[in-house]
This record gives sequence, C-alpha cells and structure tokens, in this order.
Amino acid sequence: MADTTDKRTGEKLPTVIADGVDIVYRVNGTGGGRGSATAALNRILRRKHTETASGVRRVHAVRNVSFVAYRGEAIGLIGTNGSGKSTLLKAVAGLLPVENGRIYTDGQPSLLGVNAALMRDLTGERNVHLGGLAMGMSREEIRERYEDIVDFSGINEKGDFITLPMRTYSSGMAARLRFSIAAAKDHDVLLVDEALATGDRSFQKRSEARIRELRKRAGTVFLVSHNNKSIRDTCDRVLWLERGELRMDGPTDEVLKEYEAFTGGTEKARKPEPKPKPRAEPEGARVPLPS
Ligand SMILES: Nc1ncnc2c1ncn2[C@@H]1O[C@H](COP(=O)(O)OP(=O)(O)OP(=O)(O)O)[C@@H](O)[C@H]1O
Repeated sequence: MADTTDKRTGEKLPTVIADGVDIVYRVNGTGGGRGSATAALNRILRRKHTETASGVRRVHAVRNVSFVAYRGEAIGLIGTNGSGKSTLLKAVAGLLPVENGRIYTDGQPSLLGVNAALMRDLTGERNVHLGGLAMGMSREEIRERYEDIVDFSGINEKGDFITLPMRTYSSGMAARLRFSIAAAKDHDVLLVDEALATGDRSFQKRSEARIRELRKRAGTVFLVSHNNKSIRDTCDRVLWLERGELRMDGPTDEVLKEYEAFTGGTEKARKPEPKPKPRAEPEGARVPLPS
C-alpha cells in the first residue's frame, strides 16, 4: 500500500482542498426575443443593466463550500436532486470555473461520469484505445491491459460486442465500458458520478472492489450516488450537499443517518436506480473522454 501520510511529520496528505467555493451557471436566452441581432445590440448598448435584465439568468449551484480531502479516502457526495453534487465534481475536475474561492488539487483529477460519452460510431475496441490514450496511457500499456478492461466491463459476456460500434450498446453497457476504461489506470483523484448505479448488481460489486483497490494505492475517490448502500459499502466519509450548501461532512454512518431522516427513508427508496435502457445513447451526447 502506498503512503497516505507524510513520512516526516506523520500528517495526512491532502489531495483536494476546496476553500469557500461558489459556482454559478449563466443561462442565456431566458427572456423573450433575445436571440435576434437587434436584441444583442440592445444588450451591448444597455451594458449597465443587470444580467437578469439582459436575459441571462444566474443559477447559484454551489455556495461557499469548503473541505479538505486526503490520500486514501473514499468520499461519498450525497444530496437530493439538484443539490450541486455533479457541479462540484466537475469543478474539482477543472471542467467548470469557480465564481469565488479556490480549489487546489494535488495530481490530475479524472472525472468519470455516466454522461461522459465515447465515440458512438467507433467500436468498443477503438474506444478502449482512444480512452486509454486520452488518460495518458501509452499504446503498450493499453495493449497490456486491453483484455482486463474488456473482461471487467463484461461487454463480451453475451457475444462479441466489443467489435461492434458503441451506438449498438445499451446505455448500461456503454457506462460499464466507460467505467472499465477509466478504472484501468491508477488515479491520483478519481471522481465517479453515479457510475455504480448504472451497471447490474455483479458489475456494481466489481466496481466497488475496484474503488477499494484504488484507495489502497493511495488515490482519493469521490463518489456521487443516490444509492446509499453503494456509499456505505465504498466510502468512509460523506459530504452532504443541499441547495448548494455543505450541510454535513463526517463519517459515513453519521451523515447517512441524518440524511435518511431528512429524506424520510433511504434515498434509494425515494429514487429508483435507473434501469439500463436497451438502446444506444442519443445523438450529440459527445463530451470529453474520461481523462
Ligand atoms: N449546465 C447548467 N446550466 C444551468 N444550470 C445548471 C446546469 N447544470 C446544473 N444546473 C443547475 O445547478 C444546480 C445543481 O445541479 P447539479 O446537477 O450539480 O445537481 P446534482 O446534485 O448533481 O443533481 P442530481 O442528483 O439530480 O444529479 C441545479 O439547480 C441545476 O438546475
């Protein structure tokens, strides 16, 4: 197991520091007739007007959030729908700017989300290679780990699907392949968004085991999930966000107890796990590869 503490001082090594973080989305075109050239010109001429007056709405998704994550920790991010979990994760990954405050990271954070799509028109096999290269693996490393990645994903359990284009995969299969590619590498900071809720139970078990392995190798794992059991099985610490604010930060059992009281039962009972749909992902859902 790699070091999780400073050899000299014996102190825990921080990997992510969020210091008073605010994240604000700006949504254009929320006023009527805002798309025309005249409207654009008017906006330029009326610069003094507020963003709301010019048809730009602000969504304050994360409010004054601070925490320190350490090596070897697996941290669950929980909260009801729209509480800011995915937004915070994207900001830690460096994909969203912060409005106020700072996020410091040690090493390269990698975001693995169910929305991160690979190239639909390419085969699973090509996507494994491209995904590996995008994460900074060499061609040699990818070749060495190729079989493991495919086995882990379970894509070929029902036939030779890995040589078919990804558009022929169900959303669950595609999500499993994405997770398998990202999990092939040891990450300094791995950010997982709902990936465990996507696969079937046996895939979830494999994913949980892999997350535990990544922790042992001294990385830090963040897991966003509505599945309290996955959080309980995988994480030792939980951050609870509500309306963008950090409501609680502590040991998994303590935080989940309060959260379950707040939601009136298990979150899983409130929001069922999405079932893998037997169709390919929609056109245009192409966003960056897991890096
Ligand atoms: N691209 C965007 N543009 C504008 N507002 C956004 C955007 N993405 C998210 N939001 C808003 O930011 C807030 C937080 O959303 P976020 O997706 O981070 O929540 P979440 O806790 O991950 O939700 P869920 O559990 O439903 O996935 C919500 O009010 C949402 O409407």
